[in-house]
Amino acid sequence: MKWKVCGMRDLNNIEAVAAYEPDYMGFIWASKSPRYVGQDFVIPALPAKTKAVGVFVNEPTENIIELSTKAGFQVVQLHGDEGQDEIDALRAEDLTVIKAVSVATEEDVEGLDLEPDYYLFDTKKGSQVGGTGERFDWSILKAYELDIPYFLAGGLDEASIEEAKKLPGLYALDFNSKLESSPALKDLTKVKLITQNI
Ligand SMILES: O=C(O)c1ccccc1N[C@@H]1O[C@H](COP(=O)(O)O)[C@@H](O)[C@H]1O
Repeated sequence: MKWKVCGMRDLNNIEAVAAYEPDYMGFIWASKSPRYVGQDFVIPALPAKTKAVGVFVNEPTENIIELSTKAGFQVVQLHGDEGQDEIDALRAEDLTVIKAVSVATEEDVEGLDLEPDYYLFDTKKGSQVGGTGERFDWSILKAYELDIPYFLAGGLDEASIEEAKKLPGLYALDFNSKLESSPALKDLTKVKLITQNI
């Protein structure tokens, strides 16, 4: 099972988490997030196995493309109202695209017709986008039939792994706020527990 740690910022914490070699590490460029890295952030060297992910909410595509070179990420996670045109433009630049979908009911997953590289299913909570720290009803995904693999997100921690692994179509687990001692700082004891259970 692939796994991702998201919402990183502190350089010492990045280095310490990177030592566990997650498959993906996420950095948030959404100014309203408590995990926002800031416009000038440059991602430090990561293990060869770990892909850097830039996380955005309705950011203009040209800004994402420019940042991908300046900050150093190859994967983009889109949490806003982005559509197929944005996805195609990013993929044309050799970026891998993860499209987040906020989920509360079966209707949120039925009839998905975008073609990103991956979906990411996250918890729908009012107007909040990402980082809710809350699980949604995973039984909604038991009928998932699309060929597009997905990341599961929303309040995941080490205790979520066993149950999540049973879901069809699951590609990766995405850990964020439930690992934190404060915004953007991940607790290494929890990270280690993930590596032992993933
Ligand atoms: O974490 C944030 O602050 C955030 C802000 C804007 C977009 C995405 C964000 N985080 C992503 O949200 C999911 C779920 O996080 P959580 O486990 O519920 O805290 C995850 O994919 C993060 O990458």
